[in-house]
Amino acid sequence: MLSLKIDGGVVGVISTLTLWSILSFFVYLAGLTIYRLTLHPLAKYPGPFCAKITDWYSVYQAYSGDRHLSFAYNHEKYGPVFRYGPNSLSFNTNTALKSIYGGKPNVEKSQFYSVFPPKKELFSIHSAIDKVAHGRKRRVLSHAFSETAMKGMEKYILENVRILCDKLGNHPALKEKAAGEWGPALNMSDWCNYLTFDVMGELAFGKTFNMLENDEERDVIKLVANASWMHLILGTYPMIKTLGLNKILFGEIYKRRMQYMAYSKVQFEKRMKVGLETDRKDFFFYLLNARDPETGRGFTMPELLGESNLMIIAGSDTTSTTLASAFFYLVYNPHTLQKMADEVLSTFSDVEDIRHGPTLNSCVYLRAVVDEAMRISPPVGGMVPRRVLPGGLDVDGFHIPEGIDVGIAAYPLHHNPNYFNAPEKFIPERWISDSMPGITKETVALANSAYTPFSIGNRACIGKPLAYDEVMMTLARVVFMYEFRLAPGTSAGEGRPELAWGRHNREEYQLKDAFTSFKDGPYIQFRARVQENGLQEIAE
Ligand code: HEM
Repeated sequence: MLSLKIDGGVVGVISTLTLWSILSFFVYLAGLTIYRLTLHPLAKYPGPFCAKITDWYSVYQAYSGDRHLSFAYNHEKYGPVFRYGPNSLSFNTNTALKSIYGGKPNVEKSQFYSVFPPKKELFSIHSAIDKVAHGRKRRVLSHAFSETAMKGMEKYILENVRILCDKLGNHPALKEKAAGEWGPALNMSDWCNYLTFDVMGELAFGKTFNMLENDEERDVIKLVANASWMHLILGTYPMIKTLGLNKILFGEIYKRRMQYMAYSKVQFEKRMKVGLETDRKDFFFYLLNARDPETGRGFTMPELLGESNLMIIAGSDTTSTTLASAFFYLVYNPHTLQKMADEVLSTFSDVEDIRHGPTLNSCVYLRAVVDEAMRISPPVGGMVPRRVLPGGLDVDGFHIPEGIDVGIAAYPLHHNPNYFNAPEKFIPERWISDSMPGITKETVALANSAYTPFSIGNRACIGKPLAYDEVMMTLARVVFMYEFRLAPGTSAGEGRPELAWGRHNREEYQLKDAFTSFKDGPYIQFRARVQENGLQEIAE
C-alpha cells in the first residue's frame, strides 16, 4: 500500500516535473523569439520571419538544394543585406565582398565549418577555423600547387582528357561514317564527373578511379556529393550534429557520407603503402615531403588523410560543374561555340599542342567562356560564412558586432544587375574589353570586382590554377576534335517553371546547392571535325 503510494507519488512528481520542463521550454522559446525579434543586435535587419527566429530556416533551405536561389530571391526582396539566420547576415555588394574576405578582415571561418571533419583530428586546410592552424596548412600545401608542381601534374590531367576525348567520339556511327554523323546523346554531367574524379583520384590517391573506362567505381560520385550535402546541412546548424540528430533526421545522406569516408580511408592507406617509393609527382608526393618553412613541421597521418579526403570533394565536383555548365551554355548559344572554336583552331595546329602554358592562356575567348559559365552557374553558389571577431567589422556602413556570421553567396552577387548588365544572359564578351559595344575597361573591372567563384582573400581556393588548366585544356581539346550540339528533344539542366523561388530561365544551367553542386545534363551529341581550315556549319 505504502510502496504503491510512494510509487504513485513518484510518478506524480515526474509528471509534474515533465510538465514544468515542457512549459519552461516553451517559455524559453517564446522569450528567445521575442528577444531575437526585438533586442537582438540584428533585430533591425530585414529578412524572412522564420530566418530571424531560427536556424531551422537555413537547415530547410540547405536540405532543399535551392539555398543559392533563396539567397537571390531574398536579396531581390530585402535589398543588399538581409538576415538569413538569427545571428547571420548575407550581403550582396562588391564592397561587402572586399570587407568580409579581402585583405585581412577581422573575421575567421564560422562554426559552419566545424562539422566538416568527421573527427576533430581530421580537420583540413578548408575546415581549419583557427587562423594560425590554417596559415601553417596553407604554407605546407602551397608546395603542392606551385608552378613546378602544376607542370608535373599536367601529365595525369592530359592522360585522362585524352581518354575523355576518345570516349566522346568512340561510337559506331563515327567509326563507320568517319564524319558527318552525329553520335549518341551523352549526359555531360556524367562525363565531366568521370573525367574530374579520375584526375583527382590520380592526384590525391595515386590511382585513377577509372570511371571514364568502366562503371565499377562510379557510385563514388554520389557518395562524395552526399558528403558535401551533409556538411552543408549540418553546417547551417551545428547543434544537429552535437545532439546526434544527423543520423535520425538525415539517415540516408549521413550513411553515404560515412561510406565515402570509409572508402577514402582505404584509398589513402593504399597510397601510404607506396609512400615516396615512386616517381609520381602527385599531391601525395608534395604533402608527404612538404615542410612549413616557418616551423619545419609537415603533416601528421590524420592530417594527410583529411587533406586527401578534402581534395577529392573540393577538386572534382567543382571542376566538373564548371565544365558541364560551359558545355551547356555553348550549345544553347551556338554563336559563342563558333567563336570559341575559331579561336582554338586558329591558335593550335595539333591537338597535342594544347597543354598548360602561355599559348593556351592566350585564348582569351575560351577563358571568357569559362568565366561566364562560372558567373551564371557558380559551382559553389551558396554562402561561405565568416564569424566576426572581437572588435567587430564594418561592412557597407553597418557595424557588425563580434560573434555574428556574415558572408556573400556567389549566386546572387553574380546575378546583381549593378555589376552585370543583363545578368541572366550568357555573354562571354563581358570579360573582354572593347569586344563589343558597351564593354570597356571600366565595365570589365566592375564585373571583376563582384566575381567570386573561387572566393577571394587568404581563404580563397588554392586549386584555382589547376582548375583553370583542367577546364581549359579539356574544352580546347574537345572543340579542336569535335563539333557538338544539344541533342534534339532533350532539356536536362534547363530552368523549369516548377523550380523554387521564381527562377526558371530556360537557358540557365540549373544546379542544386549542396555546398558544391548536384547537376544533370546537358545531353550533347558529337561528331568529328572534318575540315582542316574553318568550321563546318553546325546543323540544327
Ligand atoms: C572550378 C573549380 C573550383 C571552384 C569553383 C572552387 C571554389 C572554391 C571556393 C569558393 C573556395 C572557398 C570555400 C570556402 O570559403 O568555404 C575554395 C576553397 C578551396 N579549394 Fe577550390 N574550387 C575549385 C577547384 C579546386 C581544386 C581543383 C582544388 C584542389 C585540387 C581545390 C581545393 C580547394 C581548397 C584546398 C580550398 C580551401 C582553401 C583554404 O581554406 O585555404 N579547389 N574553392
